[in-house]
Amino acid sequence: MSHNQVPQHFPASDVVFLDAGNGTSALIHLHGATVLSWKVNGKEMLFVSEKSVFDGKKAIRGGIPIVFPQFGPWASGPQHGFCRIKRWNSEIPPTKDSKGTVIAMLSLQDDEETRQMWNYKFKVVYSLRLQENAFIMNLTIHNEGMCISFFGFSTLLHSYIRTPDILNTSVHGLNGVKYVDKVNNNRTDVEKRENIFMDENYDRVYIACPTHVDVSHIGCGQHNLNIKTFNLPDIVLWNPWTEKAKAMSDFGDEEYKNMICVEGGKVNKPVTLEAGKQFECSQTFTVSPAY
Ligand SMILES: O=P(O)(O)OC[C@H]1O[C@H](O)[C@H](O)[C@@H](O)[C@@H]1O
Repeated sequence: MSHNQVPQHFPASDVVFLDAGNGTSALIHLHGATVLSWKVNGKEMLFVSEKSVFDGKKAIRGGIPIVFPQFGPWASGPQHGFCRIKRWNSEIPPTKDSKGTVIAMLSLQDDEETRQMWNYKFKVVYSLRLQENAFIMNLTIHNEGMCISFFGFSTLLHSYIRTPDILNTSVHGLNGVKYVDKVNNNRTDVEKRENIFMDENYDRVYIACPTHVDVSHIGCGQHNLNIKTFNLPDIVLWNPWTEKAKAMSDFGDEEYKNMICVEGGKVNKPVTLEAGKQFECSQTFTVSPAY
């Protein structure tokens, strides 16, 4: 497999493939409902590590894993919750509507294993819509409990964006936003840059962000990405850089140069959801030519 290419050789029963024609497609693995690939006119926009493990147990290293019901470490279960390591159901197979949008729906419900960690009845519905130059990911979390009146959770779409050169890719739209710097003792500060370039280990949670941010020179470097969020007010920027890359068994030592995580989430203030209610959030990716 050549560098940074998404492995395509999965059993058909393990993946959902959305094909909008003209080389525009999305590939989702049922393990974690992890989006593995989003191509626009044949150009890959997402990063998946060459060392990612596809054993149906470990979270996939790259693409767009779903974080739920916990962002970060957790006493009750694995880091970032269990959604990214459970097998999801394909609820509605990919279908093209009259406008050419390809739609698919996946879902995950509580089972004995999830209730051992987190004793609640829930259903998460993930609906995906693929268009010519846009990809819409919509998550709806249902509290299906009867007796216990509410549960609390955090959630996030842990998007690994592909870049040919991290030093030439920047995030725009977070100037003036407060952030927590996780690699500096959770120090808080306010972003003062129009364009955020990464040149070291980054792990920052930006709080209460604008609903649009842009990421420059993604894919092969010829596209910019606009991320529009709904009910995902926080954005995590992450790149492990050299030392942390070396410490991860499922990530190549040099791969930090080819990815940037821009993760829309609801993590700073967890959601409290009453029985019978639902919480909806989404992110929309749109690409345009880089200039
Ligand atoms: O290694 P993982 O569990 O997939 O987590 C990868 C990263 O996810 C987020 O970006 C967190 O903010 C980081 O602290 C974490 O290192």
